[in-house]
Amino acid sequence: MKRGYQESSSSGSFGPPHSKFKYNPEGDAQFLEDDNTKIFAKKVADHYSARTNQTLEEREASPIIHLKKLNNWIKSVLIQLYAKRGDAVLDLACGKGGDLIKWDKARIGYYVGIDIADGSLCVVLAPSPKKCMQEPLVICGVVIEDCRRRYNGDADHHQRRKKFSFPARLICGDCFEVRLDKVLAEDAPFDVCSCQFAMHYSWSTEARARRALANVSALLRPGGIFIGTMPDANVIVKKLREAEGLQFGNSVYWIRFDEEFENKDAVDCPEWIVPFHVFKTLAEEYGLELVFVKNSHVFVDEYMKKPEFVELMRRLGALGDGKEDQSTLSPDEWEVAYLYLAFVLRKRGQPDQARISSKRDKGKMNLSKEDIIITLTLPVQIRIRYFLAAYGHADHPLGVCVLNLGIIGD
Ligand SMILES: C[S@@+](CC[C@H](N)C(=O)[O-])C[C@H]1O[C@@H](n2cnc3c(N)ncnc32)[C@H](O)[C@@H]1O
Repeated sequence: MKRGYQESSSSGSFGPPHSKFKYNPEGDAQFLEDDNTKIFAKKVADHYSARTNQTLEEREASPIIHLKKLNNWIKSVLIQLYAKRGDAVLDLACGKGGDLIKWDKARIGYYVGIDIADGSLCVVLAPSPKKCMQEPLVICGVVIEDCRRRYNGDADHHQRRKKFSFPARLICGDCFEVRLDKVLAEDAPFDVCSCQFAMHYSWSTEARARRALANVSALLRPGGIFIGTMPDANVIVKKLREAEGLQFGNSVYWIRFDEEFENKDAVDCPEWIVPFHVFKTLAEEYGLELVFVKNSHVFVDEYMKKPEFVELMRRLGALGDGKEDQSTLSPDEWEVAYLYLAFVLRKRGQPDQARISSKRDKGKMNLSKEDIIITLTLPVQIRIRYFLAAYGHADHPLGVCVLNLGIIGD
């Protein structure tokens, strides 16, 4: 499945495939293993890295500004419902740190953010030293670097703000591939894990989906909460069935299915999306029990019955400010909201009251570029060493190597 938003600043259409499934005759969804997984993960990273920062004016002029505000409201509600003062938070696929303010408002005590797209890195890797000049694999981007600058309160495209009240760590890596329980052994356990608008990127293979859930489960304390948002497979498949061809959308989005989806009526219909019932069953295997799942429309309906969240909606402005600003989501934006769901899972077990939440001495109140931890998967590490050997740098510790390579990447 490919999808896109029509935004002047975006790099155009993009389409990292979501999960790929076949339904067997019993109607159970099964993963299809895909050799291109690494390429897809890189495409995702490249896509987010390539997106340019917007000024406040550009952001406000976006045709989906109200949708963005609505999504921020949904994330804020989830955070306000489940994060408590002093909590240690793990933000998987944290992006440019768009949720930092929300976590600050919840007065959390510690924050670890991880994202695959890293701007401090510009590494040229090659499949072999020989091929390094012909087939470079470039890992570069701006996402984590933006997050670092935002956390530090540096002037960014929005505004300079006061410092955040919690220490933080940032990690660049593929959180659906790397064993985070090893990387974060000294930071765990976390009280809350969040994965906003990104969990579906883990569903390209069963191994990655399992790694994602194993990471969440291993790092959450018993009773800890996992909150997230992702595309709603039920809605997308329903829309595909109603569509004339393999593509549907409106003035602000489109979704296109690949040719192999052509025979829509067949039981044997591969999907690039996450069937939630499979997600739920898999999560249970990792001791994560469903608290709720709600389509965004239902979510808005329910939480707009609570005065505190109505007030939050007014402040965020998704539906205007209720006074002079009467602007609100267009019907087309509201239709896009319908394509997403919000979920909450809880790690099985009783919280151990006596246990100190987590060791926060790893976090800092100001992060330098060198503080960003880079976690690379084994094949990439091997390729870096291979590359370095060819240039006589084999003895360097990996971190230094990566920085050196950054110069080559420039
Ligand atoms: C739609 S953005 C959401 C960012 C942020 N969670 C938010 O809600 O603003 C998706 C993010 O997922 C990140 N991402 C995708 N695949 C990832 C992976 N395998 N590991 C870590 N981050 C990933 C992208 O780099 C991007 O920043």
